[in-house]
Amino acid sequence: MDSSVTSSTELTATATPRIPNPATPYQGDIARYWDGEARPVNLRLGDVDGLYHHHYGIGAVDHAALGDAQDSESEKKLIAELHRLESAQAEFLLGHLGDVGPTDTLVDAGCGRGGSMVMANQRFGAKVEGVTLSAKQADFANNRARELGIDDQVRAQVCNMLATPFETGQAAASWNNESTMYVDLHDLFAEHSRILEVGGRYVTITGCWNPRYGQPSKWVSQINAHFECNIHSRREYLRAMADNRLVPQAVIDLTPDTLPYWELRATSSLVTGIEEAFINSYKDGSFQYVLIAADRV
Ligand SMILES: C[S@@+](CC[C@H](N)C(=O)[O-])C[C@H]1O[C@@H](n2cnc3c(N)ncnc32)[C@H](O)[C@@H]1O
Ligand SMILES: CC(C)=CCC/C(C)=C/COP(=O)(O)OP(=O)(O)O
Ligand SMILES: [Mg+2]
Repeated sequence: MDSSVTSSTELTATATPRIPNPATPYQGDIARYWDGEARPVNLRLGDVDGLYHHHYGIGAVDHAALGDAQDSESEKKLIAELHRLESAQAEFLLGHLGDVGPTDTLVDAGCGRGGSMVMANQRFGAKVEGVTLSAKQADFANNRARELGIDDQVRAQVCNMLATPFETGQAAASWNNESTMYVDLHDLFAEHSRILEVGGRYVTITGCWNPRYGQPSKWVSQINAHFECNIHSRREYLRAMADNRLVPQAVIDLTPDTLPYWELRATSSLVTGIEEAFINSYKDGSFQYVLIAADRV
């Protein structure tokens, strides 16, 4: 037997399974990506109040909160303001989940470090189940829940959102916050439709390419390459929902509301290099930031 083959097999068999059975090689890549992610723009914003987000912000910039003076406090104020806008985005999503009560179960598909899950629990008192491909993110979210004393109500699991362990009809509401661009939308909405009770609510906030532009622009392609994702068109969302018993109740174009966040972020020391692609694609109309809320019928 070729010894190089033997040693490579042994290594695989004995290594700690950081990515338990990814459904596809792509999902293995995405799990590794998020296991290794530690960008200051995410950690330093999360440190402001312990809510760690991996999504972007909406709403007007509070220039009074930023202050005029360029001093040692300026960067701190800028970080707090960017974080406030990201939390405002999550509140806006949660505000479209409908009538949720403490006896309900909610599902966060692609939960990241769990900031939206904590906010949902604080807002509704409901049980919140999250799934992510990344073991590091799930550990992080579960540690935060433990620190907050809500680990009996908020839990993250390492799991593929296209094949979750949840029971049919178990969820009163479910959402994707900037996590739909990693999966096939028909497969995704089939799974949400399965786990949602009839009359339940599904909400996503996402970036999508605009069919009116024609095809994905070079900026959209740049965002895909930057995050190893695959941004869908607005048309694909509506079609895949219709095919899976999800009837849109609201489609809100948040593009004008997210631009101030990006323009502020572009002035910060925490820039990552992707700011120009978001700003240019939002401005040339090729890319849109949208909320879609749908009823499971
Ligand atoms: C941009 S982050 C968003 C995190 C979170 N929703 C938030 O708003 O902070 C994308 C997330 O999607 C997750 N994800 C991507 N593909 C997934 C899949 N097939 N199953 C579960 N999670 C997935 C990643 O692990 C990551 O947590
Ligand atoms: C709207 C689109 C297309 C989103 C792509 C998904 C994504 C990576 C979101 C933000 O994550 P992050 O908070 O980790 O990114 P960043 O480090 O840029 O803040
Ligand atoms: Mg971020």
